[in-house]
Amino acid sequence: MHDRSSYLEAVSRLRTYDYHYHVLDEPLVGDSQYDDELARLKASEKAHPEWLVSHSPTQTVGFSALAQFDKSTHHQPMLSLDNAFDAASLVAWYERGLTRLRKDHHLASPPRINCEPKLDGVAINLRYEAGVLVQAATRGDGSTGEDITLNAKTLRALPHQLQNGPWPASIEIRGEVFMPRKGFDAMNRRLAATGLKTFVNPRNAAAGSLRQLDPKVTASRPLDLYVYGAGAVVGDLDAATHSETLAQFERWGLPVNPETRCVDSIEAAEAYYEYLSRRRAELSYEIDGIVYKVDEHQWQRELGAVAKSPRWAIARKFPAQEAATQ
Ligand SMILES: Cc1c[n+]2nc(N)[nH]c2nc1OC(C)C
Repeated sequence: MHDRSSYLEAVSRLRTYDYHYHVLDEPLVGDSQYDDELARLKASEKAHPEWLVSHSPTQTVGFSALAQFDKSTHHQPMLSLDNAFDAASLVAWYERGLTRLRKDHHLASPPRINCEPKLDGVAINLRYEAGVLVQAATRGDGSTGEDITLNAKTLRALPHQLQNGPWPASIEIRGEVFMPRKGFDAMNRRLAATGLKTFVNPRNAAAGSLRQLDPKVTASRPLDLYVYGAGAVVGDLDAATHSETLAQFERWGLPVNPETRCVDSIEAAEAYYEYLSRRRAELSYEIDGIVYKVDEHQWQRELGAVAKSPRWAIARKFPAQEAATQ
């Protein structure tokens, strides 16, 4: 660098590289070019200490993100799912629910089960008021997430205005943002071709892309969305079952996964598992399982959520004793 102004230009250029790399997660240059330019900057500052400015990248330790997302509190907490890793556990889950319901009801027919692919993406909470998308947030800790409304609005699958009313005055709609395999591979090829860091898997790519501080970067990423349930509803969601709710979502213009099925027995639910595990490799997106839900809202309400168990009490269990003498 032969004069101070070209030194100051280099400082500004490196700070721009830093912002794109650390904040936008969208590097502008490869690591080797960045290292060369930083080395030249250090050499200039050594040769001309009187040029040094405090905002030079050589003077800043680490890199704090310039801005954060606002926080957004869900009007109804976003629950997480218990896992079943084999058929017996799935049947046990269903039997437990049947036993509980049979305590207070004569069940004319067993509760129907809605079966959905569990997408390997990022959960999102959408809030529509008077049919207009007013907020989108990540799951966060289940109660409070990050407000990523501007980023969510770049999702081509997401309507900003619901169609075919009526709809409740306010409704939270939950779904999964994901990156289809083909889009993921193409994006990684582009990043690798410019010597930039690639993503390990579509889930990380979806999370990183949805949580960009610059919505333009999110818009450039091949993200997609399926919705799968409702949170807080103000007004009337006239649907007695989950499958009716999903049909309603589709009528309103929201994307619902076409592999969703409602079945009449736990055996049919198990058959669905076999069916989808065979189809898994053909799907254009990654799934990490199936979500089974009791379909009738009345039974969902009665079964409730175990998360409501008291936080202030705990049972410390003795190891199971050897089965009593038969
Ligand atoms: C956490 C979650 C994830 N998923 N994914 C689907 N398809 N449905 C679904 N439901 C969830 O939670 C509700 C059962 C509350």
